[in-house]
Amino acid sequence: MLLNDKTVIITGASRGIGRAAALECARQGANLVIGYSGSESSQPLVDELIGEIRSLGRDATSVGAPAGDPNTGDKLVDAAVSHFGSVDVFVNNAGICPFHSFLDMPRDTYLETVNTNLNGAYFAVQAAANRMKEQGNGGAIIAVSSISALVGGAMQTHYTPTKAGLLSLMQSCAVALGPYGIRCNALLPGTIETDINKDDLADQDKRDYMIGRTPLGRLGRPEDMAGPIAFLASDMAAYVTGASLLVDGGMFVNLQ
Ligand SMILES: NC(=O)C1=CN([C@@H]2O[C@H](COP(=O)(O)OP(=O)(O)OC[C@H]3O[C@@H](n4cnc5c(N)ncnc54)[C@H](OP(=O)(O)O)[C@@H]3O)[C@@H](O)[C@H]2O)C=CC1
Ligand SMILES: C[C@H](O)[C@@H]1OC(=O)[C@H](O)[C@@H]1O
Repeated sequence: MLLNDKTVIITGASRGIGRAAALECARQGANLVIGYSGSESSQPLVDELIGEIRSLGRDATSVGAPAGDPNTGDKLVDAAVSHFGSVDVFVNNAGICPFHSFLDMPRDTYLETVNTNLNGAYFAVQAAANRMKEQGNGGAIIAVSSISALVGGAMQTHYTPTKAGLLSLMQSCAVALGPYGIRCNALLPGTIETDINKDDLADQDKRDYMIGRTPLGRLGRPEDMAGPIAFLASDMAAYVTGASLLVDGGMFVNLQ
């Protein structure tokens, strides 16, 4: 097992990529702190996930708090320490992408996206890193960035800068935290079918276009991200830091 007895915090783990990553980390021997927004509608999903993790022989607890709140990182770290005694891995995954055109982008939509995806991540990464430094055993931090850190989208002008920001944050943190043995890497998913793009991909033409751009011939599944996240979290990646791992079925390199 890659993560035996490690404590892994994953934000945005009630659904989608975060949930699949949480289950894989549990299969690999980790105990989990499940971050989510705190919304009532997600509570049953979180309870069910904790049940699944326990049935795998591992333990989990949850923290429902807005990712954009600068105090949320401290709450996640406190939960990890009080339940499991340490923080070994922090996966910053929570994110939103409310598709909208640029010229009439509502200020609130822009600000909420940047706060949720990037500003909160900064303080959460800082909280996890301080705890890891205090423990003195190193650690692994992974930010779920995106292929969208590298390319644009007309309906994602508020979103793509947050993903480029997360990639850059991991690069700078790799430099800042390397001396403490804390590795920092970015995962760049392609298009993965989850709730975040349910409406967008309901448009059959858009869906066919995205599949057509993907050499492997299908959209990604949350489970496709779980192995790469567990790998970056584990000692298999002991010399990997400041890296970005693009997991997109080949979409990015498919120019013509
Ligand atoms: N799907 C894709 O194609 C891609 C996704 N990504 C990135 O992957 C990450 C996960 O996305 P994905 O799994 O697709 O999306 P989902 O919509 O399936 O899951 C989003 C998760 O983030 C949580 N979340 C949303 N808003 C907040 C908030 N304000 N505070 C705390 N938690 C919040 C949700 O919790 P709750 O249930 O409480 O709302 C949920 O757990 C995102 O950062 C996204 O940008 C990157 C590239 C491609
Ligand atoms: C939400 C989108 O479908 C998804 O988000 C990303 O980061 C990818 O680039 C996809 O566009």
